[in-house]
Amino acid sequence: MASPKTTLRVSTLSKSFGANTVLHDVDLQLREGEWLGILGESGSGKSTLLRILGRFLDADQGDVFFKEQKLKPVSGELMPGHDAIRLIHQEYELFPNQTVEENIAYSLRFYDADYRLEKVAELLETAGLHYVKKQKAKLLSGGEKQRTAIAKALAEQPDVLLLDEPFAHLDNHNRRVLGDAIEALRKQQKMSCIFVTHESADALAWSDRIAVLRNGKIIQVGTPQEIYNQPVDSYVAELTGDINWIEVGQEKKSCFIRPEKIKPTRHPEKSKWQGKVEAIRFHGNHWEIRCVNASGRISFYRSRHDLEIGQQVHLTYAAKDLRVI
Ligand SMILES: Nc1ncnc2c1ncn2[C@@H]1O[C@H](COP(=O)(O)OP(=O)(O)OP(=O)(O)O)[C@@H](O)[C@H]1O
Repeated sequence: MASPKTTLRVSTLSKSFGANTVLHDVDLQLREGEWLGILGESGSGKSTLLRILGRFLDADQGDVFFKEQKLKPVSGELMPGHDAIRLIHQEYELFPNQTVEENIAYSLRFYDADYRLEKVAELLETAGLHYVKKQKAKLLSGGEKQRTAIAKALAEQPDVLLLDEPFAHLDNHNRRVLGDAIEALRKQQKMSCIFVTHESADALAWSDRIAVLRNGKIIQVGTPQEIYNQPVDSYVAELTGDINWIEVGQEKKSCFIRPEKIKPTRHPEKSKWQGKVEAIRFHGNHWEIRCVNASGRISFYRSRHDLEIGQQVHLTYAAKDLRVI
């Protein structure tokens, strides 16, 4: 099978601000049609990387290739950016006094009126913005602004969309609406996207692949399942979800296991860990049960509340779900 084509590629990219080295030797490839999530904590260099990819900032070392063409440096140019690559900042860049439909139509100003009207209507529909199409951008909610900015960018039909924290500051409902809109727009228009986020749930849900950035270094790239189930180290394991540390075997090897892989059992002979229920927390779609014994603590999830604080429990898990790092 032919390997997928690369849209955007960076090799050995480094960037410092004074003595602060923000990106170290970053290698990354964005495949055609792919959604790549860059997951990292605040200050890990995500926005800096996105600005370099969008041609708003020059790297100190390394190159950016768009469809295997090396991008020219930005410095000294009047117009930063790139025609085929659209970066959407956290601040959205909308015209505040223009309506939603005027903002989107602006990106289509060089097309004839019929096409423009048709395309604006299509984007309003897909991005779920019909009900606010006559609203001035400055009066929109955060989620509506974000969707308008994405629809506006997509009207230009870029090859690559770069999104800086698209889900930041959105409540659960708006996250879902934005996610659905992105998914619908993605189906409609074949393009590649890099989005940065510090929320592992967003990276896991919306990426084809995830690159984990820590202190300016890419420490793992993989599918969401690989990143979640086979993290390269405890940092990635803890960044992407809850974990329990367990010592196993004679040599007390330190392993981790996700809480959803642990179950209580009524059969003591199957028990791999036993202890007392210390806390029960309700999380809406599951209960988190935290247990304690002399050697430590273990948390696991339960769909129903059938255990009591202080109750002795036997816990079991499959050996294949233990991970040694
Ligand atoms: N123009 C600049 N001049 C000096 N330092 C900068 C500049 N831009 C970014 N930095 C520094 O680079 C580091 C990485 O910043 P960056 O914005 O890329 O991180 P981030 O991962 O996007 O963080 P966040 O999630 O908080 O937005 C930070 O220490 C920041 O202070």
